[in-house]
Amino acid sequence: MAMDREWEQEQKRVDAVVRKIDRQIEALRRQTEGIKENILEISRNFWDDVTLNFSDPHDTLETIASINQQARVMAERERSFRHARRRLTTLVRMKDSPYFGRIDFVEDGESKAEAIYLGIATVRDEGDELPLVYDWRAPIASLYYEGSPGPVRYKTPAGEISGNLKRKRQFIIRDGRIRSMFDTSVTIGDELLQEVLGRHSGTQMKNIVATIQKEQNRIIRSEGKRLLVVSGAAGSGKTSTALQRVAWLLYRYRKSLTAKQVVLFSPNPMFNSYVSTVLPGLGEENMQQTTFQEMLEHRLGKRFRLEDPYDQMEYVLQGLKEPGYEERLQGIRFKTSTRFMEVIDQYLERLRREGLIFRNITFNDRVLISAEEIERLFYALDPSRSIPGRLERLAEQLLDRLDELADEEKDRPWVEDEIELLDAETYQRAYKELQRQKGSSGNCADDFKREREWLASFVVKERFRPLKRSVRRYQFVDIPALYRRLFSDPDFVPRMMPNIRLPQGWEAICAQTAERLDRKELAYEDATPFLYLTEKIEGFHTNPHIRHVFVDEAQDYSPFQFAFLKHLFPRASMTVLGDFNQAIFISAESGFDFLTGLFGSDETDTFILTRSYRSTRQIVLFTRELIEGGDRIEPFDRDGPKPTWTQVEDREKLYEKISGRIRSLQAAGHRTIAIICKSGRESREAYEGLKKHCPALRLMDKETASFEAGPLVIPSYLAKGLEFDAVIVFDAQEARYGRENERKLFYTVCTRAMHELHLYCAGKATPFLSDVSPDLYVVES
Ligand SMILES: Nc1ncnc2c1ncn2[C@@H]1O[C@H](COP(=O)(O)OP(=O)(O)OP(=O)(O)O)[C@@H](O)[C@H]1O
Repeated sequence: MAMDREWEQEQKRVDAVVRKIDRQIEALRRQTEGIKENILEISRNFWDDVTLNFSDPHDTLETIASINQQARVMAERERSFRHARRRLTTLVRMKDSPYFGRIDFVEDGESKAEAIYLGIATVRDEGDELPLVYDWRAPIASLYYEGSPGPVRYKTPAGEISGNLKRKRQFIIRDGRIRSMFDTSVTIGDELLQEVLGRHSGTQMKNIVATIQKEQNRIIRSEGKRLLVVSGAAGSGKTSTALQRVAWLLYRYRKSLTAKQVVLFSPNPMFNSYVSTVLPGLGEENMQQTTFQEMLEHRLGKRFRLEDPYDQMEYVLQGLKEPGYEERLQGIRFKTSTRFMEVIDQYLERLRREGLIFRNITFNDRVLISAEEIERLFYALDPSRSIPGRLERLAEQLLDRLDELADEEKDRPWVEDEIELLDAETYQRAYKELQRQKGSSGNCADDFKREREWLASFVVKERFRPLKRSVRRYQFVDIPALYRRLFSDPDFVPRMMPNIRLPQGWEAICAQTAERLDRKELAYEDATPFLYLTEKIEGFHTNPHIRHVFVDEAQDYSPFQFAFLKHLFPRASMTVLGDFNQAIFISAESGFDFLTGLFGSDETDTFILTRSYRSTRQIVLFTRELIEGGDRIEPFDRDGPKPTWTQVEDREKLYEKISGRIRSLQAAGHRTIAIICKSGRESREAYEGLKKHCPALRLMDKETASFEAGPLVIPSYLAKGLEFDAVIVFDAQEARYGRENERKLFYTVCTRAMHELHLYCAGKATPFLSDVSPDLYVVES
């Protein structure tokens, strides 16, 4: 009875808040309309409001200043428009569900408890001191996520506040009606989590603000250290936590941090699109999103055919029988380690004194400045200066030298030939220029000679332009040859570093690498070291603008890549999230310990998440037996059917069985159904075989930018970080998932399932299945 009355009162409050939100929406709509009109008006009258006057330098400067001023006004208006529109979207969302939690808190020294309601953003009523709804990121909201009724304290930027927590209440409000309401004591109620996790998955990730768990909250609000390392089980909410943390940082540092200063490195473009709606859904602008590969491509340009990580992965998965396979794997391990970074650093140290390789600067098949001459000039410069510093100076000298050479070039016969070929417009320009000079000097002697001179310098200047551009870009330094030298002679590295521990098969690794470089190909494992060498020689193109870097699926990054990211973003803090049980790329490391070396232990905080939220208890119990130490993973208590295992005799039967399963999964209401294959090649085969039974099927490959609901075939490495209502493992046979390094891949694949997991096999079963107790899955025929 008492609860009924409370429910009624709470509903009344919801109604009142919704009415106020409604009024604010109306006001904001009018305001955005006004701003929009204003922007249109400014753009219509843009050129009327500036006076264009370029008659003398002073007027030109004034004109530019006035254009800039107008552009600034416009940019400012557009900013407020975007801001108002974001707020409007948030309010519309809050009208439907204004808040999800309430805490009653008596601050020490006060006598009355304050009821604090929490939602995705703050809502204030004019004149009232306390907000009607507090933003979930406000310091006091920590009590909701972490506190238990009784004495509590929470941190604010101004210091700690203590008091007594009287109550913690959760709501599910939809369409402005309270659907459920319950008081919780310690954790954020399992009821709500059950409800949220039991839903069918979508094609976009959802925010978790209403149900953030205590251990996740600590990560989200962690402050003070340069590096935060989160290692967590599959489905423990690492990505979710990372995204809520971005939102929290943007709130906490709203005066100094913008979304453009935060970058998230994701495993692939599809994952980028999967997570891209979380922040806008919380009323924040999205952070920058990229992949490591995108960054490499941007920086390395078109110098090489760059292998991408998926092709490397395909090779690792499929190339077993190819000659040199083991050596390539050894090479990958070595080149991705910081040991190899030390080799390059040592090499750079040597290059400061000797050995930089230069290219001739040639013109019309003639050497204008020889590589030897350039080398002599370089090493004649002050040796205490850095390589990039000396190169900058050298480039200036070379440009001056080219100017001199251009002057000498004017009398060569080719210049005469090219003058003959010039178009009428150029002759006209030469004529005008001479007229102008005549006007100022009054001297008209020997017009013909002067015109010829003007045209000759014009021709030479034009032809020297690309040459000068290449000098400005330091193309006279032969970086590919410098990198190649590390592998040209297998004794080169050990001679330089006698104590170095080289991988087995070093000679073969050297031969493979040199050969590949000669084909103008850069293997994925060579790309970061090559870029590092380039940047160290040419000067590091750092990005000091970025203040926070997030790296998700961090187990797939090498120590070398992390060290590179640190160089690239010198002013950024980092949040790194990963799970070594899902490490699907070849790496020298088996844990995140090496990361401590990045900023030192004083600047590093480590968190571990062991509770898995994505999958049903039955799926977690099954998957955790596939890996060592899996018993530390705690399933969230949500029930579903046990995973199934179906053995079939051949491929045809496999297609038939799987398509039958797809149909029954669809009939059960599952929206996202993934048939996960090991490689891209296998995915294409599976797609071809299944398509005739299941026309709605879609094939995902590395070019696919996003996915839609429905059944889809996807290779294991693209399914990283994603989740599906149901997962069908295409062919779990020993030939695919048999070697130890395939165990983690198999685990990753199986842990993508939220509600149902079905494994099929058309051959000898994967040995990993024998690690799982038979009572944890059902064998079907
Ligand atoms: N506190 C929470 N409340 C509600 N849902 C949650 C919570 N934490 C995690 N989840 C859900 O669990 C699922 C897994 O989360 P997420 O993808 O962030 O995990 P992950 O650790 O990054 O997984 P993986 O490493 O396997 O890719 C998602 O559906 C997410 O919404």
